[in-house]
Amino acid sequence: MDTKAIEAHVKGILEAIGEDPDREGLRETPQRVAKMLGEMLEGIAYSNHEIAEMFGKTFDNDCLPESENAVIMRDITVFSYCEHHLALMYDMSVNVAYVPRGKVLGLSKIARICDMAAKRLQLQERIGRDIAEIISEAADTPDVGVTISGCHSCMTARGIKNSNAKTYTTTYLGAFRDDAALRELLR
Ligand SMILES: Nc1nc2c(ncn2[C@@H]2O[C@H](COP(=O)(O)OP(=O)(O)OP(=O)(O)O)[C@@H](O)[C@H]2O)c(=O)[nH]1
Ligand SMILES: [Zn+2]
Repeated sequence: MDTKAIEAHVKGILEAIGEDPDREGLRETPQRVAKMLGEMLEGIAYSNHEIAEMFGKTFDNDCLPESENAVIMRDITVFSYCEHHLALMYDMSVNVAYVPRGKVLGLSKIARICDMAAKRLQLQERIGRDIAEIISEAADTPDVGVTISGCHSCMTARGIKNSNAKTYTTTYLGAFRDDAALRELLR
């Protein structure tokens, strides 16, 4: 990310909205925003493949017989940013399930993968697809399901201003596509 360019553009936006970028409260705002964007959009710097490699810590699966068990993590909280308005997606909760083959993923890595995939300019649907793809590669299994619920501030705080609307999306890969019992794990 080009921090200096972000700072210059933020200063320009402050001027364009009629603010004085040199007043005391705003003087350091361009630097703060550049730092904040670096943190909130960190995932743009990495491909799904790179995230799978970064968080691909696995252990031999000598406990779960192949195709008979699943690992489920529920209520993983993330924030994201809609690519249409650069508006915050908030109150987001991700559920992930996968059927391990030869290995199981380190548990914290599941939450790290969700966090990093969300830290991009996104669509909620694409966050689900990205998480499913990364988990599939990192755990080396074709069977992954992801469900996400989230509020979009571009719908709640502006525009239609529907403050209660929550969006639910599902992404099913492999056996999750036609196995109702597996999909039930994500309800
Ligand atoms: N499918 C999908 N749409 C999204 C997401 N986030 C925002 N959007 C939608 O993107 C659309 C952009 O529509 P536009 O008509 O180009 O923008 P707009 O004039 O600001 O639209 P309004 O929000 O209806 O005022 C809106 O319907 C948003 O609700 C998302 O994660 N997934
Ligand atoms: Zn939006």
